[in-house]
Amino acid sequence: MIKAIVTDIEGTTSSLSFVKDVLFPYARVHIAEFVRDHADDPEVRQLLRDVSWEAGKELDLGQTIAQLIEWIDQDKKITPLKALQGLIWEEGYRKGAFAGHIYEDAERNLKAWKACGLGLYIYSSGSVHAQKLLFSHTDYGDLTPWFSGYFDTRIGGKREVDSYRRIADELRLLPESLLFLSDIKEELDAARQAGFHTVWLVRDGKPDSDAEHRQAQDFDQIEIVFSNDR
Ligand SMILES: CSCCC(=O)C(=O)COP(=O)(O)O
Ligand SMILES: [Mg+2]
Repeated sequence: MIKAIVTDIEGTTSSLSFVKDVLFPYARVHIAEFVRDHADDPEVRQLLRDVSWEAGKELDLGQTIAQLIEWIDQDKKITPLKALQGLIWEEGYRKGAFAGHIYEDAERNLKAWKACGLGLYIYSSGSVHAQKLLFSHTDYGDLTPWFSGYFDTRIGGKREVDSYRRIADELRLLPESLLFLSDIKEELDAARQAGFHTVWLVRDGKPDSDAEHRQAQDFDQIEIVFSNDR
């Protein structure tokens, strides 16, 4: 049945606390300096224009920085913010300020699933650049060779059904041969409406007996029904 797995990061492969207490504060502390230092780099210049566009009004540099900090505080999944965060985290990983957190059960099962021939993909609100940084700087080493592709909010929001349809189209796989893993019910609802199989990671809580999605407290509890023709 299942040919490939698409997984979320925060709360799924990696701890909520790593993202909320390490990555986000690091970006918040460094964003003003980063934006001022790189405002003339073509990539950053375009992202700053995109911030104005998302805000719906022309912003000067100071207003842009204030807007970005407000979005960080509200945990907004706005594409130019996520792209800028990735660029800032790059420096943090390079300096050894932190390593990408991956749960041990996630590392072990992703490795096993890859060895069984399953395709592995990431879908996170963090930019593709940020995703690759996280998986290439883990305590287990560089895990990026296990992944065949990455998706971020450029394909659409994680609570939108069309995003999952687009992912299936890009992978040239039927939705019913794809399994989506996440800790967020609304993301799982959207994936399931697109035809994906779903597993809800409930790492900190008790499984909910009324939930419509299969649930797992860690990756060891995820059962995969393999396709014969992969
Ligand atoms: C790529 S790690 C940072 C994750 C992030 O920025 C974020 O907003 C969490 O999003 P997710 O979709 O992984 O829950
Ligand atoms: Mg998540």
